[in-house]
Amino acid sequence: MVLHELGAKINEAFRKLSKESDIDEKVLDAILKDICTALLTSDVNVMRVRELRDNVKKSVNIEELGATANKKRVIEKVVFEELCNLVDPGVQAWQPKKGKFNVIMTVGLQGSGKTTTCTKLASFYHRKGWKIGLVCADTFRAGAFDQLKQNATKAHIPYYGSYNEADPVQIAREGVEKFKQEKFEIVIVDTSGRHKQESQLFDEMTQISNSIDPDNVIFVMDGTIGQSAEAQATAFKDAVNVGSVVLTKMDGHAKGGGAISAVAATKSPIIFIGTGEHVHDIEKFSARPFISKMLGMGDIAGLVDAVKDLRIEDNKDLMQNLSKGIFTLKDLRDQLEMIMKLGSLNKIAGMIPGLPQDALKGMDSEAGTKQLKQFMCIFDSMTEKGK
Ligand SMILES: Nc1nc2c(ncn2[C@@H]2O[C@H](COP(=O)(O)OP(=O)(O)OP(=O)(O)O)[C@@H](O)[C@H]2O)c(=O)[nH]1
Repeated sequence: MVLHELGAKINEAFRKLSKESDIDEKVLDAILKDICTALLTSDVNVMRVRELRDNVKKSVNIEELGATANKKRVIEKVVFEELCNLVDPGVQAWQPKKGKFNVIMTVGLQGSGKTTTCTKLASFYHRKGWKIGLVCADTFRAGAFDQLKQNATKAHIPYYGSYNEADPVQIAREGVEKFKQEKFEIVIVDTSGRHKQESQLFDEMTQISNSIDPDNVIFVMDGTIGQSAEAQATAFKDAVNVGSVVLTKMDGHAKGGGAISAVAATKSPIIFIGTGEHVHDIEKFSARPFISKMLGMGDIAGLVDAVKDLRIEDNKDLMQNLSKGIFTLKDLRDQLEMIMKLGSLNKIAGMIPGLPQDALKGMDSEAGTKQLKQFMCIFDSMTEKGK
């Protein structure tokens, strides 16, 4: 799970509180020291950590609380709120609008995960019932169009790109126009990256942005870059009108706290985090459920949302069988396929409240997924042979 180690360390600090018979200023300072050390180890910016510490100290007045108050609960609640503030810039995230043609453009450094994220986002909105298309305006990296084409085909998403046209502005314009004419609801334009923040990249981004006039510019940032996240996010925000952020490669990365907290400081909300290379390895981001999951408190609303996306009711055969009390081997296969669409077992487990952190740590979700895939292959080969 994302930042699992950080969550475990904060929980450990909370556990120490439970062992204290009398919580005084000294105990509070010791707990805060543990929490701040954990945040710094996860690469959270030192200024943000200091702010968090000062805010908790301001909000919790041990002497005023009196002897009868549940001081542990008060401290936990204040720390929880401050952790939420750390990752929440307090800005409403952009949402696509129904009945309108919504244009999204992605920007970011080379290898940050833009192309992968474009398909993940397209697949996410596709599952929610939006008519969505992808445009590859990356003419800088050879093979970029092939990569997008391959990903889009796998995810059943219509795409546009060109092997001949060298001008990314032209391709972006043509792609957006094509999907607009075809009455699509959302189009996502993938742009090229460079290995560092340089004027050529920013010029190209500005030209594309001016040409297609996106409703939302998404900055895709590699979540493993730690403390340098703030400078990078600010540079992109200053160059184009970045509206939101997607952090990639957050799959269990211990240093992810840097990107998460630094991005919030740039006042662009994180809307999704990438948690793997697979198309379904993307999680909607909002501060409270994220912190709640990190601390092992689960995210029931997120779990309900993910199950809703599976559209179980669309599988007419399964629904009919279930209503008659029949459950065939094919029904089992269909159900397992649906479970796999929810993402890794770790991700699902993280949404269940109260699951011990250790249980998540021991879970080999790769092996579990492999076994499910093997079962489906065996089943498919059996049915192909008419057995
Ligand atoms: N583990 C993990 N890997 C990811 C994630 N997102 C992307 N990647 C991997 O990161 C690598 C780079 O991803 P791309 O999507 O090609 O990056 P890009 O930003 O489009 O690259 P350029 O087009 O060269 O700028 C690929 O190997 C992806 O599979 C993620 O959330 N987790």
